[in-house]
Amino acid sequence: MTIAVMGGDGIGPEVTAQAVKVLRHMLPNAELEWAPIGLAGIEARGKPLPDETLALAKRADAILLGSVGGSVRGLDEARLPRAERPGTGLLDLREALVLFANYRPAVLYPELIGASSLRPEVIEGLDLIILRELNGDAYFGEPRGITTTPSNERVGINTIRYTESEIERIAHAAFRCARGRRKKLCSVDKANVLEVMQLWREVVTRVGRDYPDVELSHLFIDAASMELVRKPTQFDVIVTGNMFGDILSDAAAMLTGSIGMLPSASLGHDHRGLYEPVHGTAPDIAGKDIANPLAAILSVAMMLRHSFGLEDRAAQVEAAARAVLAQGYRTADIQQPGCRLVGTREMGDAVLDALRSASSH
Ligand SMILES: NC(=O)C1=CN([C@@H]2O[C@H](COP(=O)(O)OP(=O)(O)OC[C@H]3O[C@@H](n4cnc5c(N)ncnc54)[C@H](O)[C@@H]3O)[C@@H](O)[C@H]2O)C=CC1
Ligand SMILES: CC(C)CC(=O)C(=O)O
Ligand SMILES: [Mg+2]
Repeated sequence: MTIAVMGGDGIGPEVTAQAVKVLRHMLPNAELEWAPIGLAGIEARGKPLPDETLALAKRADAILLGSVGGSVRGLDEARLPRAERPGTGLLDLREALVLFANYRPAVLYPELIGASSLRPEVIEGLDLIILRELNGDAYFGEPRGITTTPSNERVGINTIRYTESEIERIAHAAFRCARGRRKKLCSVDKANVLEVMQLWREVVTRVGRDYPDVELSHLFIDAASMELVRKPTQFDVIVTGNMFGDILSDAAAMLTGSIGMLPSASLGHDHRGLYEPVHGTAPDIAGKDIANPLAAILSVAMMLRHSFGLEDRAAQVEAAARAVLAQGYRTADIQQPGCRLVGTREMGDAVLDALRSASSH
């Protein structure tokens, strides 16, 4: 099997290197192939998703990705045209491989209960998945761009767009996901204001008739944000659009202690998925060996589970992550009094040691 490794930018390569150690341990016969994406793609090949990188992604059995982003030749990415932005490499990859379902589990490891931004009694037992639609919404909808009105005023446009079939496929994925868990699905939209979200709610409700064993509820995005921090343990699976999912999952990350704890899996119609931490390139801490690699390592667990059907090995990686937390290892983002502060590499080594000692028992 071939696994594409795309470290990307900032802390991406740092955390990916730790995930690769774990991957090699769990799948010693896998062939790993590296390719640049994002700013690294621009610097190596002149564009954020080089042709060779896309070709590798298409023939690989799975992709492990770090994160992409950063200023390009000193220019702020937020001011560059879409085609020149590092992040476009990732958007294009998700689109080209039709990876429409982005699973973002937010699980509170009991050892980190004191690292969460919320009180222990509010987050105890937290175990939810945000299922973010990944191929539509304002991130892809046309028309888009910055143009000039007839009265010579500049206008910025993006279009929130979802077809019925796009909503149907993510809804089916969400119901199936909930069916394998606690059978509760909350669909998050803004149907009280946006027509596209009226369609979203209607289609999700209709698809729900095929899953009578799953309890379906609906929340508007503003209220959902409130509920996520008021009583997060009420949620099992949350399904939502691309932009709301992007935002809600960063908020959910803080419930678990740090965004450095949140892995993700992006899947399409087959098992060939893209696995990446939810966080970005963290320029404020890049190059210092202090980023938390657990989100990247836990993304390897998701790869073992979803692309290769290796549930046991996935659980071993998750248990190893839990073991190092129980042993008191902490990167700076989850540091707590009395714990042992470690860097990125040391945390990766600790997980590897935990895996080795578990397999020798
Ligand atoms: N999937 C991706 O590749 C993503 C890329 N980005 C890009 O990343 C760049 C920075 O974006 P931000 O909004 O600052 O988001 P970010 O997720 O990179 O960082 C937000 C905060 O979380 C911290 N953080 C992130 N990951 C961490 C880790 N593993 N360990 C410890 N602390 C961690 C950072 O230090 C920062 O304080 C931008 O270029 C953005 O476009 C942002 C989000 C996702
Ligand atoms: C390129 C962005 C959409 C990345 C991001 O924020 C994410 O995937 O969470
Ligand atoms: Mg995001």
